[in-house]
Order: sequence, then structure tokens, then C-alpha cells
Amino acid sequence: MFNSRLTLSDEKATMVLNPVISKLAGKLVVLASASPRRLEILRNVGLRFEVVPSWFKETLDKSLFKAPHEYAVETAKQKALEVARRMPIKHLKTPDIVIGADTIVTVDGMILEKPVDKHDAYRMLSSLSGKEHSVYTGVAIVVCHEKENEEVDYQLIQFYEETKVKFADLSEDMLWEYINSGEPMDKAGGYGIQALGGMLVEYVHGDFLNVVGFPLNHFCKQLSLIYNHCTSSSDQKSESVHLSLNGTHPTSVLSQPTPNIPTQSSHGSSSIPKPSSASSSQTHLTHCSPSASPGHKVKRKGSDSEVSQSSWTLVNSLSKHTDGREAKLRDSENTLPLISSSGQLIEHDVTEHEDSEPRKEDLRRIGELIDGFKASKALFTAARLRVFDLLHRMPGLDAAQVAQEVKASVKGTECLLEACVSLGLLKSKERTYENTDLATSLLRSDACFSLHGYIQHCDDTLWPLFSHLESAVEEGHSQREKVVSNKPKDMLKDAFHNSQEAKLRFMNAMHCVAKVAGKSVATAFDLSRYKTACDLGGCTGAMACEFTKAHPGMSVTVFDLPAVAELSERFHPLHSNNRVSFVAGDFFQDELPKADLYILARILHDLTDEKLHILLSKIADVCKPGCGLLLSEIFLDEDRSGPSRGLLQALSMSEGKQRSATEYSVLLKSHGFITAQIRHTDNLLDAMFCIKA
Ligand SMILES: Cc1cn([C@@H]2O[C@H](COP(=O)(O)OP(=O)(O)OP(=O)(O)O)[C@@H](O)[C@H]2O)c(=O)[nH]c1=O
Repeated sequence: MFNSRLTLSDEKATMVLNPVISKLAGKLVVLASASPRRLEILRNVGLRFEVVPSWFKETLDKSLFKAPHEYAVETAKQKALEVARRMPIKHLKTPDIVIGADTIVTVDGMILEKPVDKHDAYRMLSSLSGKEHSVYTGVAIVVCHEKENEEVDYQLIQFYEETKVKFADLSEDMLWEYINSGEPMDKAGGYGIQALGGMLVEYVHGDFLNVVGFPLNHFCKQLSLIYNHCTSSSDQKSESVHLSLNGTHPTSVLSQPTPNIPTQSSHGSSSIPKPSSASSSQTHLTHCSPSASPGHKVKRKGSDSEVSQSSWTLVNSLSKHTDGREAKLRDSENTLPLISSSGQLIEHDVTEHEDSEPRKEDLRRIGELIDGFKASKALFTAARLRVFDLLHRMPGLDAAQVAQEVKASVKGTECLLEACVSLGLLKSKERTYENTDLATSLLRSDACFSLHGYIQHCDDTLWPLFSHLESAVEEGHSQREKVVSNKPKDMLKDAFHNSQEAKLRFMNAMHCVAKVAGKSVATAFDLSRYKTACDLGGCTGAMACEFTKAHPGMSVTVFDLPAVAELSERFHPLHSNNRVSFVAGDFFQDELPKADLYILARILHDLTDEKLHILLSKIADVCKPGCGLLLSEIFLDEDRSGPSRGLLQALSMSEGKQRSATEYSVLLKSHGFITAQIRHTDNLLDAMFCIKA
């Protein structure tokens, strides 16, 4: 819902740093992993991708592998291939690239995966205590090429990275305290080096991110080989394997290799450059698929790099769809099957001369937009049924057990749980379910950074509002009167015309956003010179609280309507903070509390121009020169082309409007405030700091 957005400068930096990531733009890149760490590592470098967690069960017989890394690579390959095979059938789209990974820890000849329970975590961590161990992440990149005859060619690039980690001696107390933190449970070896587990580590030799779950540097080098340096050669032959849709037993056939895919060394060794530093990290390429015979392995011309490759062909025949209906968009033919609103198949002939065929990425984008509302509603429903709370308390329930607990049908619950898995909200193993880290941190109603209250608000208020969007666009004003009987003056007052429960729900939604965005806003600027602040319309005081945490010398007065101030007491433990106080009043009518910094978070975008000027003049009147004004809103791009979150918010047609940072600056300047700094935070709200001239 809140896509983290790279700023323009970040995007440029990414393009300069790694042209490969930008080459993947517009391609359907799929991460076949439920690991939130992998998602974050790849998202942080600006890669755009979908997450489709693999259903492959990590049950390969370890004794069959000569070395532990072979096990990790094979598991990664099976994870990626399972998703590459499933997507054309279940998601009706073929990815361009599927990335699978598997992280294992090895010590004393044992392979440690994720602990099954606390005792298993204890066994693992005590075996690591005081010793050096290796962490291997195997990675498989499956490159899919749709051919004209609806077959898909699969090319596989696989590699691994090793990092050595040394643990300090761990006392029993430390071990159990760490285990009881809950952190070990979803992590290989039972620790997370990126969090509390980092305290157990004496040294790391090699790629740190490899330990966290994904060897980013090695991955980029491999992508670079695929997309930048390789040339096709017509005399090259590689072995390809023909797979049927259920794809279990490949039969070999010869085919031309797809251009730009690196080919395999006959020795299976790698000349991918090792990290140039003194790092002891080793980079390796594994042997090709067992079915690829050495006779077909070709060293790529014009480069001393060799990487492994094998190629599969998947017969993706429409006639094999189990329900007998043709549902796939056949972009390799001149006939596009469309489904009519009554569900019938419409054959629409498009000749090559009339129109060019739609691009895959366009179809995918439109598909995502068409389905966006279903995804939102699936999230809302799971949150409303408290599925994420339940699976936090009782991880590993199956659909029937969840259905019983949430008092819903088994069929419906199963569909909902599976949809949540596909959206990266839940993970499933052997038809049981548990939260992903994302759900644990943001969707549980009692999580510190829970967005549960905001999700409820979206479902209760914004969802019905958006169902009247057509009239809102035609008439140019909010359709709230169609949703609630009494016509509002403004959103907050409107909420107060309803029941106390509705007021609390609205406050809870604002509270969630302030808690999640608060720290980014509060720490965006050096505010050390300000000792007293006033958060105008500060609701529950969550934002104020973040300001006092970030600035130890600062006290903050929250100024809001009497009904809000009264109810804000419910949002404990905020009131335990004695540097946050509440004053009841209406900022349009009453005198503003004195302060040397005023905070306006999520206020201005909802006000008419007239009200906005009244409020800004009142603030300007009480501000002495040097006083600060901190504004926090979603800032639109200067050309108003994004971010979508701001532009979609405008569609609720409140009385106000969404503005860019420059537009806000101009407004504030007209009241004597000079913009000192602007910060795009990459969180839910951006921030601007102005000083009274
Ligand atoms: C050593 C270490 C591991 N991990 C996590 O351990 C999981 C390994 O399990 P996996 O089987 O490779 O992945 P998964 O989480 O089950 O996801 P999937 O790819 O869907 O199988 C991954 O999450 C990693 O980040 C950390 O977060 N920090 C660390 O220091």
C-alpha cells in the first residue's frame, strides 16, 4: 500500500552504480522468497519486483550432496523453478526473471536451517558458541523467454556465496534471553546478524548481506554478465531440456541458446572476480544442471568469465489448463482472447498491420491495477478477521483451524489465506500458515508500528468513499454525504458527528500513521535550538511523543479539539511521557499555545485555501523571528506526476488539495516563513522545515 519510493536522486544513483538494475526496469522480475530480508535488500537498491513465495518444501536429502553449498544451490534452484512453473498457470503471466535463494549455516559438518522450536534454536546456537562457522546462500536466477509456440525457455544461472562468521562465547543466560526474544525462529542457524543477533558476533569475513540472506554484490555481477557483456554466437549449442507442465522428468533436446545468456564452463569453476578487498568471502559457480552434458558446455567468447547455464523449455500449452478454459493472454498469436463481462470468451482478431501486440509489461501493469482493489480488500478482510493477530499467537494453523478461530467458512478462509500468501502477507508450509515479518511488524493490531487502525479506517471510510469515485469526479467534491448521513464540515469534525467508537477508530488511524512516520519526521532536521513545540491538530500525541524522543530537551504541547484531547487519554502509554501535554481548543478560533516551534502534520492538505490562510496567519502572528514551522505532508513531485499515494489521496476530494514542496514553500513564504530544508523521508510523510523571517 505504501510503496517505498526512491527519490529522483536515488534513482539516478542506482543507475550510475549499477546499470544492470535499471536494465531490469519494465521486466517482470519475481522474487521467489517469503524472506522479508531478501525483499528489503533488493528493494533498497531500487529493483522493482513481485514477491511470489515458493511452495517448494525444503526437504532435499542433505546426505546426497557432496558439499553444503550444493544443497543450498539446489534448494534455491527448486524454489525458483517451482515459481517459474507455477506463475503461467496460476497467475496467468510468465515472469521474465525468477530469483530464488536459500541460506544455510554450517558448523562441525552440520547444516543448520531454521529452528523448528526453542529447543532446536538452543541446539543450534550452542553449537555456534565460541566458534567460526560458514553461512552459504545459494542463488538461482531463472530467465524465462516466451517463444512463439507458447513454449517458455528457461535459462538457469546459479551460484553461491560463503561468508565466515565467528560467535563470541555465549552464556546460558544470553542464549535463552536471545531465544526468548523470538528472533531466531525464522532464521537459518537460529540468529539474525542484522538485529539482536549482531551482538553475538565477534567478526564477519565476507559479504555481510550474504549472511542476512542475499549476496547482493555477487548477484549484481551475475546480472551484469547476463545483460551487459555476453554476446550470442550462432555456432553455440547448449542443451535444453523439454519439460512438461508438471515438469518432473526432463527429456533432452538440442536447441539454440538464447542470446545474451552466459554459457557454462566445462569445469564448472568460476572466474567471476572475487571481492577485491581482503575479504575472505569466496565466490563460486556451481556445476550446471545435472542433465547438461559436458559436450554442450561452451566457454563464452570474448570474455574470461564463465558462468553456469542450462536451458529448459516448458511446454505451456493452453489446452493443458485443468478447467479446460483458455485464460492466458496469448501474446505470441494474432488472436487475443478476452473475457466478456458475462464471462464468455470473445475472440478479437488483430492483424499485424492493424496494431502491434500489447507489450508484456503493459499487460502486467494493467493486470496489477485491475486487481489492486481485490488485493486491498483481501488485506482489509484478513486484518478485520484478526488473522494476523491469530497467527502471531498461534503460528502454524491450517485453514480449517484458522476458520474455526475467526468464525468463518473453511473454503473462504482457505482462499483468503492463499491470497495473503501470494501477496507476501503470510507464509505457508505444508498447508499451514504463519505471518511474514511484514505482517508481524505492521499488521498485528498490537504491534509497535501497527497499521491495523489505519487499515480499518481505509476499509470503513475510504473504501465506501471510493466506491462513489465516479460521482466525485463528475461533481468535483467529496461524496461523504452518500456514505454518512450528515454532511461534513471537515473530515475530523465529521468523524465526531458519529459515535464515540467511530471517533476512536478515526483517532486510531491517525495514531498509526503518526507512530509509523513520526520518527522520520522528528529526526529529519536539527531542531536542537527549539525547547518548546506545539503540535497543531496533534490528535493522540503520537507525533509529539516522537519529537520528545528525538529531542531530549524539547517539550511538546498537543493542541486539538476538546473531544480529541479528552479521548487521547485512551492512547496509553503516551501520557506517561511528561514532556507531552494536551491543550483543548480549536485552532481557527482559539488562541494558540506559545511555542518556539509549530508542527503541522497532515493538516494543510485537508483545508480550503481560505482556512489555510487563516491558520497560517494565526501561526505567523504568534511566531517571533527565528521561530520554526515544521510541515509534514506527502509532497507531490514538482511536475505532479507522482507519487501515486499523494495523487490517489486527492481523489477523496476533501476541501483541500495536494501540493508539491515548492507549492507549500510559496504558501508559507506568503506568511513570512522561509523554507530552510525539505526532506523526502521515504516513509509515509515527507517534511519541510521553515523559519520565521
Ligand atoms: C543467518 C541469517 C539468516 N537470516 C534469514 O534466515 C532465512 C533463511 O531461510 P531460507 O530458507 O533461506 O529462506 P526463508 O526465510 O524460508 O524464505 P524462502 O526464500 O521463501 O524459503 C532467510 O529469511 C534469511 O533472511 C537472517 O535474517 N539473518 C541471518 O543472520
